[in-house]
Amino acid sequence: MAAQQRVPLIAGNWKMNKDHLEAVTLVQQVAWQLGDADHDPERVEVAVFPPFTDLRSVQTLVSGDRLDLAYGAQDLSPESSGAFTGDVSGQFLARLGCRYVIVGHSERRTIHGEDDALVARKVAAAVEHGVIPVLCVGEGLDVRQAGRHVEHTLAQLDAALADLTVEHISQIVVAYEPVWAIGTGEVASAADAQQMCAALRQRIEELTNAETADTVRLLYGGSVKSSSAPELLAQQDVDGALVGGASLDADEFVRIVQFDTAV
Ligand SMILES: O=C(CO)COP(=O)(O)O
Repeated sequence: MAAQQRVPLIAGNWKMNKDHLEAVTLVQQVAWQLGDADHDPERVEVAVFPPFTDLRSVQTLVSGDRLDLAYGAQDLSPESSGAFTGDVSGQFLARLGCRYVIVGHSERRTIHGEDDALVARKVAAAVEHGVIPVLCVGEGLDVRQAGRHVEHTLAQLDAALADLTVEHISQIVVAYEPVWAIGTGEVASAADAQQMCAALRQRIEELTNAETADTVRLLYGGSVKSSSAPELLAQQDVDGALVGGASLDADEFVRIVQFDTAV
């Protein structure tokens, strides 16, 4: 299957920004802009990842106004329910209509000490509850400078997918987010993004089969802007973007969604 047959996914990770009132405004602005741009959801899928406290408001808007907008959470518990103060179950996310959940973002790995084993349990929990994990992998600057970025990123992938069946792997999304490019304004080159996404797809093929590897969407994340999106997304193995800062501005986010119409 050629890359064009994988519907690209443009995903906005709001991180810890926008309270539930601000979320309503931003979702409406994104929806209006998509409408003005004659957005075709079969051409590009759009998803937003607000903080947990916004999800109910976003669900109400999306379902009430039948918006062509998917949404998801930024994290989940590896457990389904019980005495886990402060955690949020994938079951609850599924009930709120979350299609996706981000797992293993570098900010979780670094700030909250999440290791590969915990990330693997979270990926499995998401799949179990029918929420698609957007698994984040990627190297830090030291690893890239040492030339071990591919090896490092593939090891993160291996660990996260270790306990999944082929059928489960076929349902996930993987985001390559080099840590040195996140929030720094320093975007990876299109060639770097393509090299890593091709390596990730190759490894997924080794873990599953060619058909599954052709189906899985691979995103790039790290300082994506409307100016860099067209070239990044033109790469054969880059099937979308996980956008941080630029997703907080509806105009800029929708310009990224229109990456293939840019002149
Ligand atoms: O971490 C990111 C998305 O998950 C990328 O963030 P920025 O786009 O702000 O660099």
